[in-house]
Amino acid sequence: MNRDYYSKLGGLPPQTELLSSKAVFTTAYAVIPRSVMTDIVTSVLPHWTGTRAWVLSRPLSGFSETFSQYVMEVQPGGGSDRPEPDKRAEAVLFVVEGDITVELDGVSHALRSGSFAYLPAGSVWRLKNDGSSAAKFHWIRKAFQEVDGLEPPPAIFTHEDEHAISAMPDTDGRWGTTRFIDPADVRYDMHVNIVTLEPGAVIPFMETHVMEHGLYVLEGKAVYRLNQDWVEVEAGDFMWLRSFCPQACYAGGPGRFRYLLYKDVNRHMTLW
Ligand SMILES: NC(=O)N[C@H](N)C(=O)O
Repeated sequence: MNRDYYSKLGGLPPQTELLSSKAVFTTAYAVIPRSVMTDIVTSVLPHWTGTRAWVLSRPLSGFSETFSQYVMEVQPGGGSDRPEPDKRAEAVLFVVEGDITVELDGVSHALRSGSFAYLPAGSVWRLKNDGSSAAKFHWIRKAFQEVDGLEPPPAIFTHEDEHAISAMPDTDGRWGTTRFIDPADVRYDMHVNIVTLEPGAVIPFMETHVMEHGLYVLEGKAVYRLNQDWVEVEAGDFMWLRSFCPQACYAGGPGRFRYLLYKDVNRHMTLW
């Protein structure tokens, strides 16, 4: 195996080099930097064609983690007629590159970079890349927690351009959140938002809460506080935060720092 072979696979370093990497896995959080999302760590999934996936998070311990998150890369002509094998799984899709078509209950929806889709558990959907270049999207899956007396939540198809950024209180708009799902709508048990910090803005206290997070950096760079550590992150990096992992950050500039944020919401805690 020579260097060209590895560079085709996505750039494993030659044996004469030792890469220092910021990948971290702890009991409270994990950091998967974009530099380690190479071709050799992809998965292929049943009933998907022309597609590979980077699995960024999954339930590990069997009781406390709520979600899995994949980056899906679909080549032109690729996709799936049977994307989701688990009827309990609801999904959020968020497109970061290229165009895809999602068909839900016989209706086609064109999604482009910045498009968001919420697909209720048990829905019948298909996905195709009809374009001429590869498409990339996040696929965040969670087992929906039904509530007696509540209607199941409807599907949502929207785009980030259709939502204003809501400023967090007392921040002069320097820290804001784009919400695709109304936080007061308790039918939904997961949110995927975009958090935006202007250059130099901060999350000024150690947020510590039961909601778990998947956090994918869309733009810019920052120093993120995770439990007792400060970690430098930039566009393309992923962080997984377990429930109660203390968190804060400084946005480094020169541009905005933006990330896609998963959180589980609006449900009682299971009592053992
Ligand atoms: N780390 C974060 O951005 N957390 C959010 N403020 C949140 O939990 O909504």
